[in-house]
Amino acid sequence: MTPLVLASGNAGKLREFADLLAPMGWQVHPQSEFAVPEAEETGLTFVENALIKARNAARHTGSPALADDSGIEVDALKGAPGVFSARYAGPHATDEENNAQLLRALAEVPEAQRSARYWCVLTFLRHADDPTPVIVQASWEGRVLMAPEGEGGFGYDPLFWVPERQMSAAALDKAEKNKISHRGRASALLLAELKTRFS
Ligand SMILES: O=P(O)(O)OP(=O)(O)OP(=O)(O)OC[C@H]1O[C@@H](n2cnc3c(O)ncnc32)[C@H](O)[C@@H]1O
Ligand SMILES: [Mg+2]
Repeated sequence: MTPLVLASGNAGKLREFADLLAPMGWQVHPQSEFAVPEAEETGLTFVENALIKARNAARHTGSPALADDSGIEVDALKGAPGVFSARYAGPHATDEENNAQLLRALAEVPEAQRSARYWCVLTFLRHADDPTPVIVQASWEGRVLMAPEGEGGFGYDPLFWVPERQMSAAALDKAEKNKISHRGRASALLLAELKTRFS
């Protein structure tokens, strides 16, 4: 069976994909197993960065690759941090530092104006020079909390209020998050598209 390389170094994403991609029936391997060097995310859009990451992994392994570029878009910050979500507090920022930075940026913003959404773009390349990649995207609406809540998830989840469940994304159990999240919905679109195109 051809292995599929998952072009991500984010442990939280990799945990979620282990469940989300199970129905695909492929052997999925994180790029760390092949010592793929990290790609420089120079794009100004999630789509560009996801393509850069998938292409980099496919090039280094000779296998099909899947990448996820994602982030949080906050209306009161004119869409920031957006594609810079992982680097909001600096080039090697931790989740905690990024969360603290987001709370500082929104310090004067009242609850009603803290609307935000996660975005997830997934790109699948059969090989590094694939001219027709599969590209899907999905979002997840919510609001930025005033303080962190919940122990699960990763990244901005402790600050992301999920109105449809009345709790933070970090308080959701992982199956529930995968059902309704940006990554969960993008993965469902990806699986459907892969089925249409390649089976
Ligand atoms: O590029 P890779 O290696 O996949 O790992 P990364 O962490 O750098 O990933 P991105 O460049 O796509 O940046 C995504 C940012 O958005 C955050 N993010 C994305 N999806 C999230 C989710 O489901 N929950 C919480 N934060 C999320 C995440 O913590 C990062 O700060
Ligand atoms: Mg990244």
